[in-house]
Amino acid sequence: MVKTYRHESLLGFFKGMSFPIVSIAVVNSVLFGVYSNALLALTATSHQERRAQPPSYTHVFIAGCTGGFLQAYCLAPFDLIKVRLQNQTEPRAQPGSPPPRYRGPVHCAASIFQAEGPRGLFRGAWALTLRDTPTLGIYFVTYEWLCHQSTPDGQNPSSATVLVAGGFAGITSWVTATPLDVIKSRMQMAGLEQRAYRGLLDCVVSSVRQEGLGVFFRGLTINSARAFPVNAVTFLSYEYLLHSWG
Ligand SMILES: C[N+](C)(C)CCCC[C@H](N)C(=O)O
Repeated sequence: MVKTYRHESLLGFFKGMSFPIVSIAVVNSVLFGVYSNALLALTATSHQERRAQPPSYTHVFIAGCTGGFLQAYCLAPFDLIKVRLQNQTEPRAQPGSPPPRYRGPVHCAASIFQAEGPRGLFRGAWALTLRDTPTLGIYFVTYEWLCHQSTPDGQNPSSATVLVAGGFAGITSWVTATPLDVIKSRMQMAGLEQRAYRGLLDCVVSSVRQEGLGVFFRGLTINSARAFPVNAVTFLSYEYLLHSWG
């Protein structure tokens, strides 16, 4: 944090922020929409009936994985641009200095498109899908399990329960997702940096060779600290919207 602040000022902390803000609504609707509908198809119970007849954790897991798989494709290009902009660490351009490689999210998307075609925008998408499919299954199972543990049978979980269960679901999911998150980000940066990977496995092997197994836990603490409030609020909004519109 200190280094980022010294080098790039407060603005450095907001790099790559505009695209995630635009895309989070789309990505979360796909995730939660596919999850709810998959659960509906698997259990044939609506959200309201589900408190009396809770779905099995296997069904919750499958529905979560399905949602995770499909949202990964919507997320991939936005995530790529976020990672590219966040890794552009030079301070804001001074008048007269050469412009940065990417002047902003739209310029970044256009440059990748021009240089590599539409497929370029999906660089690292495989690693992202592998990261998100099982870990979003874990995400919903953790949430449902924690709600079930602290709510009397047949009742709706309280807002406090939803917040805590959502927060821990986010942390569990990020803890399990971090190894592939590291690999995904490296593959998204390849093509820009000099190192080229022959594929996902090559990226895993060369990262471990150079930096040891610890490489899989890069950013774990900051990811978890961020995950608690973000996912507490996500689940509270989800439950609230389902009750008021459902
Ligand atoms: C699966 N993975 C851990 C990557 C994400 C799970 C939580 C998703 C949430 N939008 C967030 O940004 O925290």
